[in-house]
Amino acid sequence: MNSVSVVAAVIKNEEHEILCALRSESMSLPGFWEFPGGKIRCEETPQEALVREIREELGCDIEVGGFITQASHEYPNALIILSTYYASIMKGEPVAKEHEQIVWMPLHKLKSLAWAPADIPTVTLLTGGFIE
Ligand SMILES: Nc1nc2c([nH]c(=O)n2[C@H]2C[C@H](O)[C@@H](COP(=O)(O)OP(=O)(O)OP(=O)(O)O)O2)c(=O)[nH]1
Repeated sequence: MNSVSVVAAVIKNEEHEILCALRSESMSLPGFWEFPGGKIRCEETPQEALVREIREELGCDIEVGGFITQASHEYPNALIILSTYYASIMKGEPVAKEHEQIVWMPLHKLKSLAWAPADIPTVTLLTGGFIE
């Protein structure tokens, strides 16, 4: 099985809400929520990939902060290795260019969404109070 390295951003606003993105019918895993991001190209660092993906998907510029966690999940067609990082918006307002919708969610409501399986460890860490 091929393994794919993916990077995703936990973007917080001033109200401490987190930006959550719903995968659309034209994407794999439609109907699942994720942290925005995408596949890391071979010439990129995870941080560079994240800046590029967020520009493409949300049309805004971010600054990448600290690493949160890495989790692997075996989907039917690939092993996804997902690394998550904190990020803040430096320029622009996020707009759903590829996703079905994006929402700002308070931490205590994150668990009410149907997350892509690889995202569950990040959601657990964020909502367990281990990292703020
Ligand atoms: N971006 C992102 N992908 C995730 C997350 N969790 C998770 O399982 N995935 C999976 C879904 C996809 O199988 C894969 C990422 O693919 P993608 O379609 O978002 O990446 P991409 O934009 O670079 O892909 P492509 O369409 O250009 O090939 O990782 C997540 O939180 N964020």
